[in-house]
Amino acid sequence: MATQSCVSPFSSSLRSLTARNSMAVAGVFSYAPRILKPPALLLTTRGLSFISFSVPRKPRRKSFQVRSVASPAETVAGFDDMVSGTQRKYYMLGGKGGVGKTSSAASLAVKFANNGHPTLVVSTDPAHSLSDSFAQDLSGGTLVPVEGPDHPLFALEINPEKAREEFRAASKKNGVSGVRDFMDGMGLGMLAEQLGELKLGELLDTPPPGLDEAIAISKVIQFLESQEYSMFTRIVFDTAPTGHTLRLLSLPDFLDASIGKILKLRQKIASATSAIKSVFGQEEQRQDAADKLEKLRDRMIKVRELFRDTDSTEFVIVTIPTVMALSESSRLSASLKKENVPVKRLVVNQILPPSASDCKFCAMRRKDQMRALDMIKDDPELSSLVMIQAPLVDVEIRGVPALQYLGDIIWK
Ligand SMILES: Nc1ncnc2c1ncn2[C@@H]1O[C@H](COP(=O)(O)OP(=O)(O)OP(=O)(O)O)[C@@H](O)[C@H]1O
Repeated sequence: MATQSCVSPFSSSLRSLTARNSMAVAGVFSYAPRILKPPALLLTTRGLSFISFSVPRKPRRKSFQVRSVASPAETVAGFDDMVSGTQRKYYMLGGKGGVGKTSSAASLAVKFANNGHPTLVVSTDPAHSLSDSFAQDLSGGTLVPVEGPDHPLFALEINPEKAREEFRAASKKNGVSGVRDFMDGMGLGMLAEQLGELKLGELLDTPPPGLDEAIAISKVIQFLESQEYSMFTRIVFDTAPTGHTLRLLSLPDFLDASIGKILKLRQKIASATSAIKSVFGQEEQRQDAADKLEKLRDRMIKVRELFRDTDSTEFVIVTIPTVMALSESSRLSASLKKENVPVKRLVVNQILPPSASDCKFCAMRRKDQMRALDMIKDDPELSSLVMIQAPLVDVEIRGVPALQYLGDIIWK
């Protein structure tokens, strides 16, 4: 029967892996309890499996020290290159909707944590799926510890909708001072101080375009400065589908330009009215505000540089082997290069493994996929990237052990 002949090798290898490690199965089937007692009965996509479990849960380590991180001398082009060094590195995973960005980002974050890096995985996609992917509730817009990896792994789902609501509520309740409080919390307080005078309150009913990204970027600013985030040596971003990501990346430039304009405007006003202002003793205050604004601009420049810093940042494009997805990936790669964002790797996810059976559907799909994969070597954008091929596995990727399994396939 066709349904039986479509079985790929992955479920059996995942199951043999899980038979060796009970925790793996507990995560794949997210409704299973965290610690399964042997024997357990599991409902799989192809019926019931009877698996006995023997490996107890590993005790959680208390130390946050980076353990098995490769030294820079061992640097090579694969995962060793990504994991080496204890200086902070940022990985941004992006691509078309549904290709496996979240699964790839989450699996990379788990692998970093299991290799000794205190890791943070951040979702800037308004439609978060980190919680679904980890099978844990990670919502709330704050750092949430992820249960399972050997070393600390935290998740942060930035919720732009909620933040925008808070933004509106704050403005209605408290006017400009409320907005200032809100923006202070977002690390944008200095900007609010300046914009407050420009009647920002009136703009709040129609939030300015790019506010989502402003919120996401302000979190990045916090990463750079706040003590709370200083422990993380790897930060993985699960970004929103392509368009959003590009806006996010160009936002620091946009803000830099806007702040530059405000500063110039203020300077003009200040010089024209300095005589009057000095009479009222406000000149010093004004200068102080201008200094603060300069500082904010410097921060934005820092963020912009960070996104373009080949030593600390890499954008990984995730795609699937279809003509449509690869065409979009090619455009994304071109835009990123134009923005001078470092791109090295292309993950081609969900590749059908060769079918050992006579499943015609599988054979046709795979032939199509191979044709699409062939496009890559002739594509002026994609051909220069290191291609990582990841198979379509026949179980749903949910929970830390499943992500660990996927991570070991993708990130080698
Ligand atoms: N290699 C794979 N094998 C099997 N299933 C996969 C694989 N990669 C991803 N999936 C599944 O595909 C679905 C979509 O994956 P994921 O949520 O990671 O994509 P996404 O690009 O982040 O989607 P979105 O743009 O909607 O956020 C999920 O159900 C995930 O478990």
